[in-house]
Amino acid sequence: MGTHNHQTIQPHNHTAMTIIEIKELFKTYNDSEVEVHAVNGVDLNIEEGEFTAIVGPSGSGKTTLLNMLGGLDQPTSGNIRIDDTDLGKLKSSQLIDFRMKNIGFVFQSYNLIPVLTAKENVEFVMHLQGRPKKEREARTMQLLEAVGLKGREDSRPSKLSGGQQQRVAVARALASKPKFVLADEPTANLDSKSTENLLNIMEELNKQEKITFIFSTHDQRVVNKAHRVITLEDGKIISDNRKK
Ligand SMILES: Nc1ncnc2c1ncn2[C@@H]1O[C@H](COP(=O)(O)OP(=O)(O)OP(=O)(O)O)[C@@H](O)[C@H]1O
Repeated sequence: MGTHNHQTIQPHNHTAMTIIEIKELFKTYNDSEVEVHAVNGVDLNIEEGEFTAIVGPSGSGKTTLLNMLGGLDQPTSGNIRIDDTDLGKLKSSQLIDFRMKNIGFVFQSYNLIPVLTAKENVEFVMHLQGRPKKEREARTMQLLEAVGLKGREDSRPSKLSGGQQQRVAVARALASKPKFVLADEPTANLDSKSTENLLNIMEELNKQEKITFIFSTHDQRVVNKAHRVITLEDGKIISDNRKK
């Protein structure tokens, strides 16, 4: 005690900006005779550029939390603020628009549109947003290259491996330069080589483009890569550790 450490101001994250603020969040299901408190009083801030894994046993509320964060599901009570926007205050049409502009999604089952090529899948949201063709194409090619799929732009999902499809999904999630990406069990269907590959790509995008990633996962390899690990149990945060 009393060494030079004593009064040192922690440099950690001193320039980081909070982009997500979750306050007293609850989600209760009443479908059956028993009430299920899927998310049971969560307070959480996510800072720009974080690479966070949310872990916990099956049924601990990971997907429910992610879905509320992505505006795919309504909280029973509580508050989610993304930058200056209170999600709960948006009308449904505004929410759709907000989601498209600000949040990228990666799902366990890739969810690509089967009749569209890799390139068309990545371009799709930009198309809906009415972005100019030149801009769409440039961004798409840049992203497909970043995820190691240069040369496969015109392949349909059925011609790609699971790992390649998930890389298209990551490129798609980033297409409209979202504030953050939510990835629900992104490696659940991938072998270890594809998992490693995907994680390296996401880590690189996190570093280079400062993309904030939030994963829900059971996968130890994802946990090992994450810079922050949040553990849920029975809908509550029981630990929250930053590694780097
Ligand atoms: N639509 C629903 N209706 C009723 N209960 C639900 C519904 N969705 C989730 N639950 C319940 O909420 C709790 C949390 O589920 P959730 O899917 O969020 O957990 P999870 O941690 O993502 O689980 P897993 O790791 O298995 O995906 C569980 O008890 C689940 O049964």
